[in-house]
Amino acid sequence: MQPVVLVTGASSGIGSALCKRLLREDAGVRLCLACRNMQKATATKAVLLAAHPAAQVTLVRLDVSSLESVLRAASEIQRRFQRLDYLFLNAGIMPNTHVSFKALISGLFSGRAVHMLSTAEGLLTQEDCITADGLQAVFETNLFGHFILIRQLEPLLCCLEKPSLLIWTSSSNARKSAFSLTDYQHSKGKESYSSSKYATDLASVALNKHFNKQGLYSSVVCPGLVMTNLTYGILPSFFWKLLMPIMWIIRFFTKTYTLTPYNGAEAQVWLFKQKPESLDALMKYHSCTSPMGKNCVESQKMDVEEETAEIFYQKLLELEKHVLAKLNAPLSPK
Ligand SMILES: NC(=O)C1=CN([C@@H]2O[C@H](COP(=O)(O)OP(=O)(O)OC[C@H]3O[C@@H](n4cnc5c(N)ncnc54)[C@H](OP(=O)(O)O)[C@@H]3O)[C@@H](O)[C@H]2O)C=CC1
Ligand SMILES: CC(C)CCC[C@@H](C)[C@H]1CC[C@H]2C3=C(CC[C@]12C)[C@@]1(C)CCC(=O)[C@@H](C)[C@@H]1CC3
Repeated sequence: MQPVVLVTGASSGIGSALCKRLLREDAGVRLCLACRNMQKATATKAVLLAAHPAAQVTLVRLDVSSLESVLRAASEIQRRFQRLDYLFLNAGIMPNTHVSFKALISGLFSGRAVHMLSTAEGLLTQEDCITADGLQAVFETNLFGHFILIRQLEPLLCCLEKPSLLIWTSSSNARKSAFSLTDYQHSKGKESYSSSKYATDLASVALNKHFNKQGLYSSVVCPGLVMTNLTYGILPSFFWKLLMPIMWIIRFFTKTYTLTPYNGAEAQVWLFKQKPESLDALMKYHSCTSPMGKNCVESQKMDVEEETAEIFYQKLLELEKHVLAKLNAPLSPK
């Protein structure tokens, strides 16, 4: 039986490159692109089919920042498929981002310049907003909408005979100090992106603890710095044009400047080829690119305590109960 693969945020950037690469790995995969914008999704599907005319590619409308949309998409997916082998939790936002040029300039002359340029530590702040569900938008999009999707799709994901794998797109911008268990939606701070990506790392660790015995595994990837709509949104386009040659030079100092969506998807494609049971729950898998453009995957231990991951998981379950009750929806599908 050909594997069924669902990719959220497949309409552009890393998600779209991932879909192309998955079909190149195995033209038989049954790909489902879960996207909020059906026009963009249809265009991506057409590109995929142009390269692989016999491929099985379907679309499902999914806006991870709307719980109603997540519930609707989950029941549609359950109607179409009997199981899911890989679920790529890739959709994400980094809205209204400001760069601290003061921190950038002083960082460039410090001993931590390479670290700063690969993690953006101390460089970025975001203005977040509230969704129609009453949640912080970055938290709901990057983490919670995906968490509800997983919970709703449990019957398709949990099978002892054939394990399934969740693959979260995290970031090297994920930072413990940006995250707080008492304000896990990051309503009070200005680093909602860092916080949400640290939250995905915690969620992945806790999901492994709770679901491995049911045949469901979870992993985290870091694509590196990739030029996509998300990054182009940080600075005006003429700035990026000026910076591009410098970015290629930075590649001589760090492997994390993967720059193209194709390169950024390296770790996701690598995980697709691994046995879920063989992966380490506490590792993060990084896409890396050499100055000459050669790709590889490197693993690094996450800065996560299992106890914190468990407390956070319990908070997510509480929030799930609360929001589903508000929507009059059952906790898990029949
Ligand atoms: N670019 C980078 O340097 C890095 C990116 N990442 C992560 O990679 C992931 C992909 O981002 P990237 O490819 O760079 O950026 P893009 O903006 O190109 O892609 C983001 C994707 O997520 C989708 N999306 C956004 N919000 C929602 C929503 N509410 N519901 C459904 N889909 C949504 C977008 O849809 P639409 O096309 O409709 O806008 C798009 O397909 C994100 O999680 C990002 O945080 C991590 C590290 C580095
Ligand atoms: C001299 C430099 C080329 C100037 C670029 C300054 C900044 C705009 C970039 C420096 C580090 C970059 C970075 C990201 C965005 C652009 C920078 C802040 C990310 C935050 C993009 C999204 C991610 O998830 C991270 C992994 C990136 C980390 C590095």
